[in-house]
Amino acid sequence: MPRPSRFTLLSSFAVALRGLREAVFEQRNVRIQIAAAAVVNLLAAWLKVSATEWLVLWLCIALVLTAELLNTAIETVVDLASPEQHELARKSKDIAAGAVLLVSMISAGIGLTVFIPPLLKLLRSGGAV
Ligand SMILES: Nc1ncnc2c1ncn2[C@@H]1O[C@H](COP(=O)(O)OP(=O)(O)OP(=O)(O)O)[C@@H](O)[C@H]1O
Repeated sequence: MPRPSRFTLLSSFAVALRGLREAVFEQRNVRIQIAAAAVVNLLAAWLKVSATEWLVLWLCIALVLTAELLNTAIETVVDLASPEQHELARKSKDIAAGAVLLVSMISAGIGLTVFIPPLLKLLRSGGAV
């Protein structure tokens, strides 16, 4: 029989927020990605991208941040399970880091595809957005 959870809905929300806060304070890469997301939002607002482009950009931001958080969670569990050097620990961390790299590169490509045409238009028009 499944054990009843000792967490209420509210406390589940609170522990999830605690996890987010710890990731932001303890992981430099998470802070870098939040800064990059802020730049993307400012650029999108300045270039007045379409609603569809906003949705795609937010989806990319969500995917990159989610991948980074999962990578952090995997690293933490690996450090718990294998504080000593181990080939499987290395493999697990490398694959998790690879996932972040993959989604970051695809997102960068999408960002360039969205931003380059309006930036070129801006340059040709002499600065008027
Ligand atoms: N226990 C281990 N056994 C073998 N190799 C390891 C181990 N821990 C880490 N490594 C190797 O070192 C790399 C970096 O691991 P580390 O835990 O320092 O991640 P990190 O550099 O903090 O990652 P991030 O920058 O995403 O936070 C891993 O990708 C892996 O190749």
